Amino acid sequence: MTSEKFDVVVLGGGNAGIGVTGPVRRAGMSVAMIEADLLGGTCPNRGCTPKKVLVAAGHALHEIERASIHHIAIGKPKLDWAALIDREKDMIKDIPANLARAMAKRNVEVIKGHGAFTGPNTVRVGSRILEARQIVIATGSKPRPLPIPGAELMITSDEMLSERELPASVIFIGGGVIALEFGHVYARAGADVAILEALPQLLPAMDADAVARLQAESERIGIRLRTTVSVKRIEQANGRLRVVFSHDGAEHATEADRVVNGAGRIANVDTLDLSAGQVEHANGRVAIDGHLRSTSNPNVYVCGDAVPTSPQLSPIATYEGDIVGRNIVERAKYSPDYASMATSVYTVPPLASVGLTEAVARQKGFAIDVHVNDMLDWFSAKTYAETVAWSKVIVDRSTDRILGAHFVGHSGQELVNIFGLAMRFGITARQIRENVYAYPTFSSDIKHMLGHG
Ligand SMILES: Cc1cc2nc3c(=O)[nH]c(=O)nc-3n(C[C@H](O)[C@H](O)[C@H](O)COP(=O)(O)OP(=O)(O)OC[C@H]3O[C@@H](n4cnc5c(N)ncnc54)[C@H](O)[C@@H]3O)c2cc1C
Ligand SMILES: NC(=O)c1ccc[n+]([C@@H]2O[C@H](COP(=O)([O-])OP(=O)(O)OC[C@H]3O[C@@H](n4cnc5c(N)ncnc54)[C@H](O)[C@@H]3O)[C@@H](O)[C@H]2O)c1
Repeated sequence: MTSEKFDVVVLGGGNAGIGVTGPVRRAGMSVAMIEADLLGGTCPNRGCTPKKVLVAAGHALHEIERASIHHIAIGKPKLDWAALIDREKDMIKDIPANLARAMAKRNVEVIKGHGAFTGPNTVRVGSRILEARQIVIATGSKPRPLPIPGAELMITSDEMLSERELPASVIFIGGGVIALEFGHVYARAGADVAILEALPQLLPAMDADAVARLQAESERIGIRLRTTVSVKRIEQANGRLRVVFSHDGAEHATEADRVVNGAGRIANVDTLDLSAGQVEHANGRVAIDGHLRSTSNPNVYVCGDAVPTSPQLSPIATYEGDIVGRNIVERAKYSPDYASMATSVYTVPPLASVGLTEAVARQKGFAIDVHVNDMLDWFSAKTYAETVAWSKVIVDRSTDRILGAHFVGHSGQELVNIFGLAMRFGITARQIRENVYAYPTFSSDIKHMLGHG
């Protein structure tokens, strides 16, 4: 069989894969992108974008809940879940076709199908063999399989974004981002929600004090939370599902209509025949160097959720894709820097975070000033009748640089980007305080969040 030759073949057409195409096409390289499913991948089709449509409805319910504080009389709201899912699907339906047009304009050949290595420089897709000087693995992630009896009874975020009937009750296994985001929407929509987390803290990578605030708010809206649990099995129980788990040395069981896998996502690389590509890997993790390049095959790069060591976030996938593209053009010159990458957990209200947690800053031995503010009594929080308004900003005492910033409520999902910008470009705490902010805005509270230096 004769092979078709390209400079670059990209496996996967999500944020990461698309991110690769910019630099390599600008350099005039020929590019084929193999996509097994919907162009755009997880974020626009099954992740960030459709999820945010549901979160926006949760936000509206939260506003309605507090309407009486503004002296607005309102009846009990009724959410038409099927119509909300239809709205969500309608909002995203054109994205793959729009991206196909964008890729065509960029002269990227998009090939539909599942790609896998057949050699160190070759990939098979359907009956075609593509030979490339560089191959990029941008195949994303998939839910972590749980090795427990009854695991096949769980649904994933894909189903939660598609089922037109709101379940009366849901149990999330894992207390991470997916459980909290969907849990908040479901609880506000009237479902009974329980979250079972294996570790002592929900959202284990986040600042412990911020998580405690979010935990209190989650419990306030009726979510039942258990940490330090060991889930033993899932079984059918009179048309419902029962989750059996141990906690504090005793066995417990809880039942619901749906059980959701919220136990993390793993790199989606197990069907790529990595060995044929001479790509070193172990336990589903591709071994990479600091330039996102395979340690065993210098013609293979990895980016996005398929990278086993970086946060699985959409802007990071795009950023890594761009770095890989530039490394292909300029020969392994660039390395990612994740220090100032902001992220937000879109609960209602959200938890937003950038940089180090206080615990990690202390572990690393920084001399720090920690500015913690419960802002519920501040004018801005009272104006909007916030239910939680909290911030923690960590400043390096020796340089006056921001090391980390964490928020719950108070438009933290927007403020966090200001702190990310400051971290990236070395803007000091004093300079942030000295800036003049539009008033009254949540941003104008930033200078007070930083103390008065
Ligand atoms: C429910 C949910 C909500 C999320 N919300 C957010 C959020 O609010 N903010 C945020 O920053 N991040 C969010 N994320 C994470 C974000 O979606 C991912 O980090 C991002 O989409 C990863 O991009 P990627 O290109 O690496 O992978 P993907 O977007 O998953 O793309 C990989 C592509 O590769 C294709 N593919 C896989 N194997 C093959 C193969 N062998 N051959 C050909 N094609 C293949 C897949 O079909 C897929 O289209 C969310 C994720 C989920 C699941
Ligand atoms: N807003 C966002 O940026 C956003 C939203 C959704 C998803 N995502 C991305 O998608 C990825 C997957 O989300 P997720 O929430 O599934 O993962 P996660 O990594 O956020 O959380 C998984 C949680 O499950 C726990 N866990 C693992 N195994 C368990 C078990 N057997 N029993 C009980 N608990 C267990 C972990 O300790 C962890 O707290 C995340 O890495 C996240 O980056 C991002």
